[in-house]
Amino acid sequence: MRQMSAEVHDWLAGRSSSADDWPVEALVAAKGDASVSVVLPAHNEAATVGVIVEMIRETLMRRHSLVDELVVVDSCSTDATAEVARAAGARVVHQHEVLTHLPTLMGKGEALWKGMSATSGDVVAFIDADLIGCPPTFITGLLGPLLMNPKIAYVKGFYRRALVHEGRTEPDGGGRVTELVARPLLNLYWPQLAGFVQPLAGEYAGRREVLEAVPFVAHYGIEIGLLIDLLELVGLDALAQVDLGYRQHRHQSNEALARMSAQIMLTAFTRLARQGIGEVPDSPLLMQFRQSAHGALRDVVTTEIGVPERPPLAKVRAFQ
Ligand SMILES: O=c1ccn([C@@H]2O[C@H](COP(=O)(O)OP(=O)(O)O[C@H]3O[C@H](CO)[C@@H](O)[C@H](O)[C@H]3O)[C@@H](O)[C@H]2O)c(=O)[nH]1
Ligand SMILES: O=C(O)[C@H](O)COP(=O)(O)O
Repeated sequence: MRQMSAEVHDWLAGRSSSADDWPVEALVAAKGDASVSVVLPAHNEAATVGVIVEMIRETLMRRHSLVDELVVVDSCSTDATAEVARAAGARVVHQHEVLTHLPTLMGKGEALWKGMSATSGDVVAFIDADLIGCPPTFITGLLGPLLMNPKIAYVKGFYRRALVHEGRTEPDGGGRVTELVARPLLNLYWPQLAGFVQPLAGEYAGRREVLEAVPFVAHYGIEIGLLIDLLELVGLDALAQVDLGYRQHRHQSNEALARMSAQIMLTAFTRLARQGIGEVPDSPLLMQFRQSAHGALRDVVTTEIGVPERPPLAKVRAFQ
């Protein structure tokens, strides 16, 4: 049987760690003059964002002085996300109120890019705001390799992830897009990245100078786009992953996940096209079917799948 490549084997051994390997006291001591920003992208996350903000404020800012800046990017929410986040102690910026001279874009990647632009820490950590339970180790784990090893530029979280459906929990059933789309794509075309346990994890951190040097895909292609572009920019040895334990979040419907999958595929195809492999379809449509209220006929839902992207933030700053 063919085994994994020696490069991936060595990377897994040398660049995977556990959050417990990075005690907060050691990180505070290693941090020195560096500053750390945490950015939470949030679209309608009033139910979960407050608890995450309170934990970061209380444990990582007040008690340990590890995090210097905490920003929630309100990504066009229609619920009380902004109010809840502010009441819990975060600075809240609205996605469309940052870099207002640029045309607006929607999506998660856009929220991250705007959040990065609205902060100044030398190290930036991104944490999804829909997490159900976020212990401090989610953040200390991500910061550990960056603060303790100057060779590391970008750290991705991984975890066990459950699928909770109709009251039933499948302990390792989560990450459907990861397993059915992202992992096969990465293994086929970027086998160097095959060692990432959760390539789509929304919890990751990086050095600002590196994050500002790559483009940000506006929508859900952001995670796969960052991995591929950072591999090219800094090489595998500067990437790491940390076991954060267990993660639970709000699940999306299969219909929504299919749109996410199409964005991820298109982001990957854009990268392949840049390497001269294949072509990217122009404004493709995703046609989906919904059971109609009138029996056998199904309602058709069409969505345009676009993956607009922001240029490296450093270029925008230089232009300004
Ligand atoms: O337009 C948007 C959409 C989402 N979000 C926020 O982004 C985070 C993750 O979004 P979510 O819809 O919960 O994504 P998941 O279904 O959890 O998707 C997984 O896979 C995505 C694609 O790689 C990643 O972006 C996610 O972080 C990862 O958890 C949450 O805080 C959202 O509120 C925004 O800020 N703006
Ligand atoms: O990361 C993923 O694969 C998608 O967000 C879907 O996750 P879920 O299957 O846990 O909802």
